[in-house]
Amino acid sequence: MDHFEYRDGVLYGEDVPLPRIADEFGTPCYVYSRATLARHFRAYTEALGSHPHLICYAVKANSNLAVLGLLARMGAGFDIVSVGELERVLAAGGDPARVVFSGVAKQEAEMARALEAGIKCFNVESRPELERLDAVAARLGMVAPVSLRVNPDVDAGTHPYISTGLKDNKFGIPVDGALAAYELAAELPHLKVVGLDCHIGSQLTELSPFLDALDRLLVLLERLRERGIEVEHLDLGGGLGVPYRHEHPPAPFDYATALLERLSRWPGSERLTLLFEPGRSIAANAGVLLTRVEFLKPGETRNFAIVDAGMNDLIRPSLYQAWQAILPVDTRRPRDTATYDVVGPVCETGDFLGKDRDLAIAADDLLAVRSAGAYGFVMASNYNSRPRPPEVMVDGDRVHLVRRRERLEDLWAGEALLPDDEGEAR
Ligand SMILES: Cc1ncc(COP(=O)(O)O)c(C=O)c1O
Ligand SMILES: N[C@@H](CCCC[NH3+])C(=O)O
Repeated sequence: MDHFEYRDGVLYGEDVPLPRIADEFGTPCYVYSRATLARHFRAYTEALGSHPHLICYAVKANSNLAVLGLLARMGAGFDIVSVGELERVLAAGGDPARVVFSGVAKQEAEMARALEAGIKCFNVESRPELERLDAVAARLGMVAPVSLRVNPDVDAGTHPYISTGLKDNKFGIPVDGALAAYELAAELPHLKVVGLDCHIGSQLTELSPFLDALDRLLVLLERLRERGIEVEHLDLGGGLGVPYRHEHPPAPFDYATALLERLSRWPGSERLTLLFEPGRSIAANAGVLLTRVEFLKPGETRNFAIVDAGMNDLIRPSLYQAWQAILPVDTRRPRDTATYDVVGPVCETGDFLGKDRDLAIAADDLLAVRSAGAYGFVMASNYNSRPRPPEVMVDGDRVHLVRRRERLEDLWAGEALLPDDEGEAR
C-alpha cells in the first residue's frame, strides 16, 4: 500500500487530487508522499527492533532536502557517495556522526571534508584508497574510521547495470584479498577499523543472495577475529527491491528477520551493530512523475502518446528498459482504449517512458508514472536544454513545493561566451 490511490476515479497523492498539483506547478512534476516515505523508513526500524542498528538511507536514490530532512528527524543515518551528498545531508540537518561514505573514487578533498565533519565511517573500496585516506587523516592529525567494502562475489540476479557484488564489477575489495587489506588498515596509524561492509546490487527480489553474502562476511569476520581485529558494525548495504510490476520482493520485515536469524548463530552477534543502506525501498514507491499528453499520434505499426516528460526527466525506462506503471490521473471522462508507446519530447528514439501500454486517454490528459520516487529526479538532466522539473511533497491535504522548476536562465548559468577577439576570425 502506498499513498497514491484513486478516489472516485481521480488519482490522489495522500489527500491531494493530482490535477490540483498539475494546475498549480505545471507538468512534468515529481510528487512525493511524506507518509509513504515515513512508513517505508519505519518498516526497517521496526523490523530490527531492539537489535542495535542504524538505517543509513542511500542519498543517491532521492536527495531532495525535504526527503533528507524528514528522514533525519526520524533518526536516519545516511549513505553518501560524494561530498555533494554530504553537504546536502548537513544542509538538511542530518547528523554527520550517522553518515557512511561509500564510492570507489573518493578524492582527497572529499575525504578531508568528511573527516572534518566527523562522519561515522568511510566504506573503503580498495587498498590505494586506504593509503590515500591514511595520508589525508595524517595531514589533518586525525584518525579515520574505516570499514572495508568487500565484494563477496554473489550473483544478485538483477539487471547487469545495477549488480555490484560480482568479481566482474568495479566495486569493493575481492573477498579473497580482504584479510590482507584489513591487516594493512590495522597497521596504518591514521586509520581505525570499525566495520565490515558489502552491497551486492540493487532491485533484488530474492533473499538468498543477501543471505549468501552474509554467510561469506561471517566467515571473514571469524578470520578477522582470529587475527585480533574486531569490528563494531556490519553494514549489509542496500538493494532490497520494490514491486514495479509483477515482482514480489521480500518486505523489509521478512528481510531483516531472516538476516537476524542467520546472524544470531554467530557468537557475539548481539553486540554487532547492523547497518543498512536502503534507497529504492524507501523512496521509489513514495513518488510519481506527473506528465501531460501533448499529442496522440496514431501510426501504421504503433500508436504514440507524446507526453511532456522525457528521458531527461526520468531515464530509467531508456537506460535499463525498466518498466514503471503509467496511469491516467482522471478516469471519469469516457475515452477509447488503445495501445500506446508513451514517448517524450527528446530527440532520441530511446526516449520513452513505457511501451505497449493499454490506455484510455486523449490529448491534454494527465498521466502519472509510478514508482518514480527513487532514481528519478536525481538522474534527470538538461538534455535538449530542458529545465529539470519541480519536486512537490504532499503531506495530508497540504502541498509543499520542495524544489522549484528550473528556469530557462538556469540552463546557461556559469557558461561564458568567448571574448570578442577570439571569435571566428581564428
Ligand atoms: C553502496 C551503495 N549503498 C546503497 C545503495 C542503495 O541501493 P538501493 O537503492 O537498491 O537500496 C547503492 C545503490 O545501489 C549503493 O551503491
Ligand atoms: N539507478 C539505478 C540504481 C542504481 C543503484 C546505485 N548503485 C536504478 O534506477 O535502478
